[in-house]
Amino acid sequence: MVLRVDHVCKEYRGGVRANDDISIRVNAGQVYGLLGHNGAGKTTLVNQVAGLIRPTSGTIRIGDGDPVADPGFAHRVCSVQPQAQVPLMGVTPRQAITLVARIRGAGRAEAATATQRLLEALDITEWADTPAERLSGGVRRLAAYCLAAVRPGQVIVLDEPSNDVDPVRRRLLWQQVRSLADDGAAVLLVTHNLTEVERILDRLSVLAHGRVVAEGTVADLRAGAGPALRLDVSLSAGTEEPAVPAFAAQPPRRDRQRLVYALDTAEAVAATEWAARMQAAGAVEDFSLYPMRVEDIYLALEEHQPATDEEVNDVVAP
Ligand SMILES: Nc1ncnc2c1ncn2[C@@H]1O[C@H](COP(=O)(O)OP(=O)(O)OP(=O)(O)O)[C@@H](O)[C@H]1O
Repeated sequence: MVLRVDHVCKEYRGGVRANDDISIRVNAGQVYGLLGHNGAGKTTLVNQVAGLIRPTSGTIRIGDGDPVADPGFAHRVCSVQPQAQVPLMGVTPRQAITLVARIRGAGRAEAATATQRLLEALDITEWADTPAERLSGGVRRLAAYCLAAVRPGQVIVLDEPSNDVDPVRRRLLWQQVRSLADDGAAVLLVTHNLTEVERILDRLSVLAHGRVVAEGTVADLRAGAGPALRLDVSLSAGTEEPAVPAFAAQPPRRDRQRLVYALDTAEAVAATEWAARMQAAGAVEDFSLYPMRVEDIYLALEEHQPATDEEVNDVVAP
């Protein structure tokens, strides 16, 4: 076990309870996802792991070390890509990444090779020697990822590493994140890109209002989330929502003209035929049937959460 977080609470000055009794475990070789709404407490949690802020109560251990009592230890064993853009100034990505590799103990040739390998893997060699002030937001973000990944510690914290990154390079990024864990690191990944990261996660927690509201492998969360399939239907403009069809396990989730029905695998044919008939009649623009995704589980959990911290306080107040 590389990382153990036990009953961690963090209350900021002013009384905001950003983490409320959080316990998680992350092993070497795992990518552990932290999901949750804006303000759920994800960044607060990972910054405590990285020794950047102190918990109000609870314990954190990385191996046998204590990143709270000894932030210097945390800084040595954790590699962090912060949520905010890294203020790279006066250097090129290649210079900055090579320098970090050297500071972390790589020899000159090793640092140069590792830097080149990362730049190529993320397809950003074109900007490797461009002064950082002239980089686009996405390339800057990828360069910041390289700073964390070039000679990583045992624990790697990546706080929304894909913000501003284009879809093709996001795919490359997720492959790299997966290989960091495959090489033996424990990776804590904060992201809102649920569908994209689903395949690379070993376990995940969903946080809401500072608490863990779901935890496990993707398969665990799927098993606890009801019917296995989803039918996504886009209604044609002006079409009323149809009566709930017999194949649907419950009323659909609605997002403007888009309806998402939950259904059991046995209902797949009935659902597809219904949607095709609706499309032929002009009521439906397009539709797709797919296995339940982490995003569906997440949205279902969100629907059952109180909307605000005040409502949480109402719920937990005696
Ligand atoms: N330094 C601070 N002082 C006071 N409150 C803070 C501070 N930092 C964060 N908060 C509050 O703590 C709560 C959790 O914030 P945090 O940044 O950890 O959430 P998050 O899940 O990372 O959100 P996002 O997805 O928007 O980045 C929020 O209510 C936030 O406003």
